[in-house]
This record gives sequence, structure tokens and C-alpha cells, in this order.
Amino acid sequence: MYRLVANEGVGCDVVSGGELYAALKGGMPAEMIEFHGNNKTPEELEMAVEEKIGRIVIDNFQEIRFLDKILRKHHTTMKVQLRITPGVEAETHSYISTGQANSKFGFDIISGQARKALEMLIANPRIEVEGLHCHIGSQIFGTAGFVMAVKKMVQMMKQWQDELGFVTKELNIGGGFGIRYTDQDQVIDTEQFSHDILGAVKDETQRQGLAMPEIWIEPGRAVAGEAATTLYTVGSRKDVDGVCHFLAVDGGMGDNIRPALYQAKYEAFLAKAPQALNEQIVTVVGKYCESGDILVKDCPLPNTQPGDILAIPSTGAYGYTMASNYNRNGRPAVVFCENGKSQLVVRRETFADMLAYEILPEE
Ligand SMILES: Cc1ncc(COP(=O)(O)O)c(C=O)c1O
Ligand SMILES: N[C@@H](CCCC[NH3+])C(=O)O
Repeated sequence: MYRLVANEGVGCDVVSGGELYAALKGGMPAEMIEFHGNNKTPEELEMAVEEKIGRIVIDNFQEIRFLDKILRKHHTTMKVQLRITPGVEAETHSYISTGQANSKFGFDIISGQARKALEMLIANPRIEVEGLHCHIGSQIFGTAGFVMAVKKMVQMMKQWQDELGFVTKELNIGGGFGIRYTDQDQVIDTEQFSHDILGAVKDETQRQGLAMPEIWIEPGRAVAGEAATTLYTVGSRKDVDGVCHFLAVDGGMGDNIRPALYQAKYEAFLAKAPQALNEQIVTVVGKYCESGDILVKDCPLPNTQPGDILAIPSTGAYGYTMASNYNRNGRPAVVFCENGKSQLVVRRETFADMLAYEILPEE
């Protein structure tokens, strides 16, 4: 994925040393990488400095102290953006909402913490503050929240330019652009998002008499989400007339934790006949030892029996990346397909893989 993205001339954000390592191994140029996270360790920050990545998105005061120490040690500098919580509540599940003042991410404006952090950063000769960042949350369908965030950010740009002489060269408004998981999702097209967001930045900066900053976005799910479909084989059926109809598949919360974690909604189709007339409403469950291991509740399907393959679309984001081998079920393989050709990009996890880190007591 990093190679594909880099080939498009697009950079990426990472949120751990592991992601940074993978991005670099995948051929992403270091200067195209920005590093996020509310608790970057000193080791991760040092890795970012040594690899000379593009930006660190500063999230908290401790990180400023760590970074300063590392930059002194390496006699070098680092370009950063400052992450702000703009006080905008996105209309989405509370677990994937990040723009409100009580978010664990970034610096809050009202308490004065954001300004204090900016002052510390500006005063540091080893740190170059290129811009401001905000990310209001995920799976957002309207543009209103983004426009509100832009207004707040530009207001801060103006205030800090007047009071501190700080010029915001980059305005990063994060990601969160919603995708279509089910028929109910009223997706806004990319043109509408860019029109409204660009328009808001243009209008607000003009109104405040500021130069137009470079606009950065961090679409995650919108890039990868709809590109993948998960294929499951139906194993067992449980029908109790008038009570429940379960179809159990050979995966579940281990490859897609989103329904259990955020009550996320998906649709399932019979792979061999996706257009066939639906005849039954079933609950598609996984094989994990949890009653909450439900993939699709109240799922209309044609007659579906053990051995049939079910397809669940839009699993390209936060599926494999959030996968686990709970119950010692292996993580699935990932296959890229295009124009009738396929390529295995992640092989299926084996039983031996799952024991690989365990140290057997000596006999
Ligand atoms: C800082 C930041 N930017 C961008 C994203 C991308 O979010 P999404 O995939 O919902 O667009 C996330 C969440 O993953 C994030 O935390
Ligand atoms: N993982 C979440 C979103 C949070 C993304 C990380 N900032 C999801 O599946 O919707």
C-alpha cells in the first residue's frame, strides 16, 4: 500500500514506530511522511529524527520536551505541525470523534494550551513550525463540521499571526471523509468536499486578510475503504423459528472488529449471485467465542447454505490493520486484484506464525 501511494506522488501519515518502519520499507520517501500520535515514545521520536521524516505533528507538551532533547543530541532541526482540537463535535460514533475539547488528541484552544504550545515551539531554534493541524473525527458525511473547523483554524491563524507574528504556511484539516458501507450511507463526493473546504479556507483567509496556506488533508478510509471486499465461507446455520437465524462464517471480529467496537454497519451478499432475490433475514456472525461477534445484523440474503461464500464490501480500511488472532484464529490473506489478475500481498497466517513469539520452557 505504501508503494502504491508513493507511486501516486502522495505522502502518508504514520502513528507508530511500526508504521514508520513499514512506510520506509515500502518505499515511501521519508520527507513525505508525517508522524502523528498522542503518546509518541522517545524512541519513536528519535527514529523520526534519524530518518529525517517530513513532519512531526506535535500533540502534547511532553513530546515537545522529548523532541527538543533529541534534536539537541543530533544537532539537527525538525519541521512540525501543531495539532489543535478545534472544539468541533463531528456527527459520528463517539469512539471515532476527535475534534471536541475533551479529546485525548492535540492541544485545546480555550484553555490556552494551544497558544502556550505554539509559543514554546516558536521559541525553539531547532523546531520549525510549518503549520496547524486538526482532525475532527472519522466517517463524517456532511461538510458542515469541516467548514466549522476551518473557520476556527483560520481565526486562530489570524490571532496568532497578529499576536505572535506566526505565519501558518500549512493548514492540515485531517481526514474523516465518510465512505459507503451500506445503502443507507449518503456519501458526499470528493468534489463537494474539496469545493466546500477549499471555499471555506479561501473565504475565511480573505476575510481575515491572510495569505492562503497550503492545504493538507489526510484521507485514510476514503482512499482504501471501498477498494476491498472480504470473502467468507459460511460454515454453520442456526435457525430457531420465530427466534433467530444465524449464518456463521469462517472469520468475524478477528478480521473486522468495527461492528463490535463502533456498532458499524455492513452489508453482505451471496458472492455467486449478488443480485438474487432476498428470501430471508439472517444475522451474519463470526466464529469467535463472543456473542458480540456479529458482522451484519438483520441481513437480507437469498437462500444461503453452508459452503456458500459471502462477500462483505468496503473492508479496505481498519479491517486488516485492526485484525487480531484472538482465539488463535489466523489473520486472513490479502489479495490485490486488477483487470482479471491477482496478486497475493499478505499471506494467510499459520498456526506456527501464531506461536512464533512464544518461548517454550526448556525440558
Ligand atoms: C490524525 C488523523 N488523520 C487522518 C485520519 C484518517 O481518518 P479516516 O480514515 O477516517 O479518514 C485519522 C484516523 O485514522 C487520524 O487520526
Ligand atoms: N479505526 C476507526 C477510526 C479511527 C481511525 C484512527 N484515527 C474506524 O474503524 O472507524
